[in-house]
Amino acid sequence: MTSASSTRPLADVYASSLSLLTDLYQLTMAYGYWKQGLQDREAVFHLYFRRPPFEGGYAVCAGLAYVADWLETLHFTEDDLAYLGSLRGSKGAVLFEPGFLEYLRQLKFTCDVDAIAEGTVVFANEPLIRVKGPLLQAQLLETALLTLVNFQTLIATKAARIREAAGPSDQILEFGLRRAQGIDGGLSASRAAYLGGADGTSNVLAGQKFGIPVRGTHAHSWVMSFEDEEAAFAAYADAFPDDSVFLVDTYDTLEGVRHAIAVARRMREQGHELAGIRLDSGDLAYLSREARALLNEAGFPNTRIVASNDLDENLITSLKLQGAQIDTWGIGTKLVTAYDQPALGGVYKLAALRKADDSDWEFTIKLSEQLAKTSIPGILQVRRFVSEKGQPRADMLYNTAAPLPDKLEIIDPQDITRRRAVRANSDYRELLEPIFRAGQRVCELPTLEEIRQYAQREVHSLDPSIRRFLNPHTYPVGLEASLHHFRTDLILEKRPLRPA
Ligand SMILES: Nc1ncnc2c1ncn2[C@@H]1O[C@H](COP(=O)(O)OP(=O)(O)OP(=O)(O)O)[C@@H](O)[C@H]1O
Ligand SMILES: O=P(O)(O)OC[C@H]1O[C@H](OP(=O)(O)OP(=O)(O)O)[C@H](O)[C@@H]1O
Ligand SMILES: O=C(O)c1cccnc1
Repeated sequence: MTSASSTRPLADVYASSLSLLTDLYQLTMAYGYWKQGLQDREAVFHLYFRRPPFEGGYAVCAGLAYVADWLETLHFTEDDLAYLGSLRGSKGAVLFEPGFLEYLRQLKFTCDVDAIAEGTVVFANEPLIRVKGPLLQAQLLETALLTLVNFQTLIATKAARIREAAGPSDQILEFGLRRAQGIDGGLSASRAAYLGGADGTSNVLAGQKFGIPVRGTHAHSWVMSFEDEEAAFAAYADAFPDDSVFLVDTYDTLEGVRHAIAVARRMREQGHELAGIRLDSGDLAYLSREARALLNEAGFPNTRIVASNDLDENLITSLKLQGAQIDTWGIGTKLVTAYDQPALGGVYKLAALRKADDSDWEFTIKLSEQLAKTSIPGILQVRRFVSEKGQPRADMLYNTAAPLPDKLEIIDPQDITRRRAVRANSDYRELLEPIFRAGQRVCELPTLEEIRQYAQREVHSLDPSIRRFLNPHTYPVGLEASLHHFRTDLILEKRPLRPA
């Protein structure tokens, strides 16, 4: 497996069963449901986040390819079952009885799963994934789905912000593996960074597994391994005459640029062009302007200037304002660790249960002292209304299990005074699409390259006021009015009237 078209990213990387990639409580609840005979009661869960990351106005949805792969390969191997059978509670009693292990051995995934396509811009409270199926199974998925979606969505969003700052024509190279949070923190970050807007990665395993273009320069140690800097550059050019980017700041940056130019002249005599130089310390605005002037004067206007050193979208914005002459951004730590917000707080909440007599749905709600944390009941769909030019205007969450009124009104769940009437005949698209039906994959997922291009179109379709970093405009996401009223009634029903 070597290409970006892989639809088995998890199995390709880890090879074995990942069914135990979960919190213990999913399995203890599963056991409890099984003991109570509740395992097959039909349930609906939604996966969503409550606030876009980085105090931004949007997120770029990512991780679905991993989710689909995880679900498709979900089964308990003999090793998994032996391990579960060995688990003991605090008093030494066996946690899971043999009958339950046998149940897990026979378990076949039979849920319906709908999801928003990777690369789509998404907002708070919107289900990115909806799972409908037997309670035991649907519950069992929670942790894996969250870990797979939260991280990649976070990193794809960070990459989209970095792309926003760098502009459409600069190159963005992801250099994060050395500072990433472990192996998968590096590998899935490289995937998500590319999906969100990076052009390449230094992570060779990510190149092999996902087909991401691999790129790089050289380290200071290369320069330090030679008698002098010019000799080091010449030796590198000898190895890679058409792909040399010299790191010029080991001793003195502008002297380094002069040494690079001297070697570039000799390369040109041999019919080769110096691809670029890299700045990795000092005042990147000043040094890049000086370097550009030196390169241009020497006849190397096409030699690229790469910058690295703790960069992120804010520094890139600042450097551009300072007139920096940088056309390639090498970004590591702050991209792959999502430095300023290291986790997306996506959650997975039960929203509907089939009534005990199997007749109809009973909608469920999790209350909270904070309205923002109170869940949304229903079997939800997200309808995105778009302008004639395809620009998103507002998103409406509605309950597919209830009839939609003719006149649609959207109410902000945080502020019921913020309402919008939907114009008749507005164009829209439904964001949640079928991925599994009765446990079977019913769609082909796009390649990583296709997702990346789609993500760029998605981000660009947003108004700049939503894309900006500082105090972005809040994109309107609301509940369809009858869902809002139903939810309010349910909150009132569940919340006891306290004595004053
Ligand atoms: N013109 C600039 N405006 C704002 N920040 C800058 C500018 N130039 C560089 N920076 C940032 O300032 C921070 C400090 O850079 P500087 O090179 O002084 O220190 P350093 O990281 O300790 O260097 P070294 O890599 O040599 O240890 C880095 O995050 C760098 O990206
Ligand atoms: O700064 P980041 O965005 O994480 O980008 C990756 C960094 O990794 C490399 O150096 P490293 O940090 O290992 O050493 P250095 O600081 O001495 O250059 C490279 O030179 C970059 O500076
Ligand atoms: O190729 C590079 O220049 C590179 C790779 C990883 C980290 N920093 C820089």
